[in-house]
Amino acid sequence: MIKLEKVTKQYKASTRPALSNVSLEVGKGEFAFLIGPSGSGKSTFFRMLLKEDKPTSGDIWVGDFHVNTLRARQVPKLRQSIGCVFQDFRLLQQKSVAENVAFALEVIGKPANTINQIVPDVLEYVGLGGKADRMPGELSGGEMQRVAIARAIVNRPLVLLADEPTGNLDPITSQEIVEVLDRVNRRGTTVVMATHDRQIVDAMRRRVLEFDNGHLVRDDKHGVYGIG
Ligand SMILES: Nc1ncnc2c1ncn2[C@@H]1O[C@H](COP(=O)(O)OP(=O)(O)OP(=O)(O)O)[C@@H](O)[C@H]1O
Repeated sequence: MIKLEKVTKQYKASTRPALSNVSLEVGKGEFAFLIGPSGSGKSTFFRMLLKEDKPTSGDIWVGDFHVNTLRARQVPKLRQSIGCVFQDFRLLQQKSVAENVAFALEVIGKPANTINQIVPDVLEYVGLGGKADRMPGELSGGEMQRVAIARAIVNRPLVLLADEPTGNLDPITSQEIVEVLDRVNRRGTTVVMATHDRQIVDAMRRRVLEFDNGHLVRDDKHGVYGIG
């Protein structure tokens, strides 16, 4: 589903590559944690998958998209097949819970009657049944992240990228959010989650990809966060 072959990203402003000769594959339906210290290349990896930035060398595939040779007019299609969740939720503050999720479908031209059918289902799925009319300011952090996940999956993407989705949440809420991501994964969506949360990685025992200084230094099938 995701494949990198000898990908290097050298930013002009930087002395060392943000990604250095990285080759990896994440299969359809896999759940992988992406770990590594700050600045090790995790966000750069996500940006490459979304074609928000291009590699200096190497090849990238997401599903059937050969990302690095993709034409500009196909980039929206690539991005529609990748759901994204972030540490800071990024909800539209002036829209209700349901409107935030609906908006993701409106921008890709889904008809109103389809939207009205799908949105309540996906809210129920992430545990927000009954909260459709709340505004983001009336939600807890965990609830905001559930809205963000609903918005990211409502279009049934092939891949869900989560960049430190529990970074602003307490341990119990973090665990609940990971359970939602796990459920999304079990439904067939490939999930890659960048995290610094040792507890979660150790509890889940899923694939662990570790970056250090732009290098892929570890790839464990049922990994833990690491020693020390
Ligand atoms: N636009 C840019 N221009 C120059 N250097 C950059 C740019 N973006 C990232 N870098 C550098 O690339 C390296 C990797 O950064 P990246 O943001 O991918 O790390 P990260 O693992 O996501 O870190 P964090 O855990 O803090 O989010 C860092 O040395 C960073 O300074």
